[in-house]
Amino acid sequence: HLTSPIKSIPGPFFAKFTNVWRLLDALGGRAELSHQYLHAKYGPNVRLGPDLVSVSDPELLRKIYDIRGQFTKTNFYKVGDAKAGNVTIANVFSTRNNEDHSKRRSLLNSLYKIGNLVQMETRVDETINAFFKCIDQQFVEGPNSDIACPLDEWLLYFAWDVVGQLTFSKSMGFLDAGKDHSGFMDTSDRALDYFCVVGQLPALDDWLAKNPIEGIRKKGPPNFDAAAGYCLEKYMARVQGTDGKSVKTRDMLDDFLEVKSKNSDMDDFAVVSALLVNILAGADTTGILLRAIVYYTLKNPAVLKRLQDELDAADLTSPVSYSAACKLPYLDAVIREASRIHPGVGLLLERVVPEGGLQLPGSIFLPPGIKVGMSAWVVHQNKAVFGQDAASFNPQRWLRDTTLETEESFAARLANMKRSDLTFGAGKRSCLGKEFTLLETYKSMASLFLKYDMALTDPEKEWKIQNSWFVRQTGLDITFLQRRNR
Ligand code: HEM
Repeated sequence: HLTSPIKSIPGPFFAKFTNVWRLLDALGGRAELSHQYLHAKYGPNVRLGPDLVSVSDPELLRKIYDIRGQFTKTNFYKVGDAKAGNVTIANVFSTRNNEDHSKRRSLLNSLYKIGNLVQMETRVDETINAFFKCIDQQFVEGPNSDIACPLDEWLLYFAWDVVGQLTFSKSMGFLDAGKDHSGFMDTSDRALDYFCVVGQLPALDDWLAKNPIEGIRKKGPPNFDAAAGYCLEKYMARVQGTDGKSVKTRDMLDDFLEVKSKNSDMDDFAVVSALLVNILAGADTTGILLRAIVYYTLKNPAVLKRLQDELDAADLTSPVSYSAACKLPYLDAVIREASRIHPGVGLLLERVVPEGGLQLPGSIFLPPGIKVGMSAWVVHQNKAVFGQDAASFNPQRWLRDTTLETEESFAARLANMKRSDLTFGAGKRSCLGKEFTLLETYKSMASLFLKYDMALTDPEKEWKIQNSWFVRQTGLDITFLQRRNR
């Protein structure tokens, strides 16, 4: 510590000497709160490990997460690699190599653009209808209609089923079953618990998940073998024509196969890996955003009223189309605000400082090789950017205050907030699936609030949060009522 080039940066005492401090912090399950607390105490630069600095100045965001990817991902991400036999296999999310990343991402990029995804919109409609049917039968009309709906679970079933529909033209069957029928959700949670904690000391992963001795590996941490097997099965069935899908409708597996037919870099393995990324990165994250929207809206009756007034005035039918939903300014503000106050990813997005180093405010210099990162949970609390009430849920901040703001001053304030939004990461490694999530979020939330009156069963009760990289919530108990005339 005494000779470290970052010894002047403040932080918890033990963090200066060992990464065990942050491993224990992650293990506690609320690291996002520790990060907020430490930045409030020490200022914009906090040392979280012998060679790791957390920074919070939004001005640094475009520099660290630039479009060329000069700050490469740290070894934290190698825990996200898979191991098959003795080979370690990276994916588009976990790869640390800039060229390898460009190659992988360029094969996939255009498939995740909204223009491609809206062509599959009817699949999302089908899933919304299936979701509402379950809600109606179990929580609105049936003999159990007076029991509370654990909506945290149902929103997750919905999000997983949408991923199945868009990826394979087939729901994953969670809504039908009304439970985690395959254990996928539980495995995904356990694997993320592991990723989040062991990622703080990635060398541990070499002894656990990546141990050369297969016996140890097998007994080791939860892995995605079952989900990978599922994707492989779907892939084989499609290629062999036994999955019963009509050729007329298109899905992302068709897209991946088309890329494969034109590009030798997209081999069988890359197709299965792309399918797996959809399942693992696309369902939990969206479920978390949907929960945050419902929870914060119901906690704030004035927001709920204004949202439903907007929906009622818009002459919509359920399921609401994407093109209609994304034209609703208040819905847009609610979605942005929910993702600002509860970002789905709750740790630093760690990067390695490249050659040339990084100059921080306060004449601090980070030399090449030091790890640096920002957390959305910290950046989104910046009062200079988001306002003095940054700690509260207030969708209005995303709209113009016509009594106080000119068009120009609002445009500047809005652009500044958007520039400082780290919900989906930023730059070259920003989220591949952002538009995938937005398609399903705008549609489902517009449809849900249009169709139902909902209330938190116990309005005083807080939900429970577990930060395992994804910041998942439980305890969203809802009482449902059908809205009149809907
Ligand atoms: C609310 C929903 C979502 C949130 C909040 C979210 C958040 C993020 C964030 C913060 C990153 C950057 C991670 C980093 O820099 O370490 C990221 C990357 C990524 N996300 Fe998402 N994500 C969401 C939905 C999705 C969906 C639906 C998919 C796919 C179907 C997806 C696939 C990916 C992939 C592949 C990457 C890695 C991109 C790269 O390194 O080039 N995400 N996401």
